[in-house]
Amino acid sequence: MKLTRATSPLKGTVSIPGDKSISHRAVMFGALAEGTTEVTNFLQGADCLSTIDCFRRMGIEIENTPDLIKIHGRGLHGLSAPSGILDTGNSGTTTRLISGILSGQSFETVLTGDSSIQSRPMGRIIRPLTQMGANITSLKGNGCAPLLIKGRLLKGISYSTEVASAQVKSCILLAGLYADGPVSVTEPALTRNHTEIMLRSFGADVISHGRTARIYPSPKLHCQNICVPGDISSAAYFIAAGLLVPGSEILIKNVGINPTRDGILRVCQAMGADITLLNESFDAGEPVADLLVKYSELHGTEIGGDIIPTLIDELPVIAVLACHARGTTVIKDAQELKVKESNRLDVMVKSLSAMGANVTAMDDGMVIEGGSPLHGAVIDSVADHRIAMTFAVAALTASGETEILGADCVNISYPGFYHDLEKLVRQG
Ligand SMILES: O=C(O)C1=C[C@@H](OP(=O)(O)O)[C@@H](O)[C@H](O)C1
Ligand SMILES: C=C(OP(=O)(O)O)C(=O)O
Repeated sequence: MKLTRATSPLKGTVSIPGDKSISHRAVMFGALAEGTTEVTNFLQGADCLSTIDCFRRMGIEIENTPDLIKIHGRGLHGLSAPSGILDTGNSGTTTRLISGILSGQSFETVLTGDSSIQSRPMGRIIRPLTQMGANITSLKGNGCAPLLIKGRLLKGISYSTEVASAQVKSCILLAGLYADGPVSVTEPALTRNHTEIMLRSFGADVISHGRTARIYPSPKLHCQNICVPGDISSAAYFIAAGLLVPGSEILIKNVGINPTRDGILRVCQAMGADITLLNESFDAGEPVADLLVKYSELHGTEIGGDIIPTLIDELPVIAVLACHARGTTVIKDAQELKVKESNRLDVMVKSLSAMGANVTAMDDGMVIEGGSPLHGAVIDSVADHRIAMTFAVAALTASGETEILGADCVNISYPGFYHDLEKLVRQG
């Protein structure tokens, strides 16, 4: 994919596809509920399709049409043993959340994914699940997938997670559906709470108190109708493009603004961005709004601490904002970026530097001196969707031509991304 600098302002309206985290959970909880769960604005990205595929292979009938997904749930004990290995593709969320569910089944499963998944840390779920009495092993002994999970009745625990990870929290809470007593998870910083919100709407007994979530054993979950809010992590690319391309004004419709996900809005505001929230409402128990984004002159900021989990997937594109901001931006406490689809810290420092940015790597983040003009370069996406979309935005702000290698990986979370971006560029 080759892109060049935007020569006119970005204008128009874009509707954001469904939230990836919420789409995964809708399929999983729908499969474990009694009755048929109907989902609209489901994200048809490859990661969520991996989740559908895994549950189909465990006997769940799922009708997938462009406008509506119907999940014919079979109850908490209705899954059947898959005939072969479950393939979670490129999806960390599928791998970690499903492991919690599989730990409580009456059958055994082998679970694996692509080469990126096979190098992502699973010790963080193996440890708490083992404490709950689960039998879960990394087949290569390296703490990564493939995982062998022999399901059984689990024990209630109170667990403090080492890393702030919604995937770890959700894995433990889902295993809690199959435990003989309450299960509590306390995190070092509050992470996205979609599992808690949605499980409650399905009838589970889940309470949240600060950084602790607790689930009590539930006899059953009840089917729901879910309208998935747009994904703020996908909206992030248009927020950045609108703020950076001079004269731009874009309306981003239907964006989930759950406070455990809206860190990018808070950081943009701290950088001097002109973003207005319109039409605030609720979908699936989650706050949503339209975002009116206008070109703004930004200044640097410091990003670290409790805000990090609320913008973890947006940090690559926030780094591009920082390149164009006046002054210094410091990103710290972001070591989790090293264990995503790629080592996003390394890749960002290397690729932004290749475009002329003034970036210094730190162990847990980076320091960016804004104001060095960006120029086009050949950027390897390293098959990481967030990297490909981040550099598509950077390309709009750089002189010359930028070529993104492996650009198709955007299909993981946003299949229509280039089309939607081009529409805004053309309307300018
Ligand atoms: O729970 C989820 O849906 C997710 C949690 C985050 O991962 P971690 O929990 O590993 O931080 C995030 O990066 C991922 O895109 C989706
Ligand atoms: C990290 C991500 O997803 P996952 O962990 O589900 O692969 C992401 O979408 O940026």
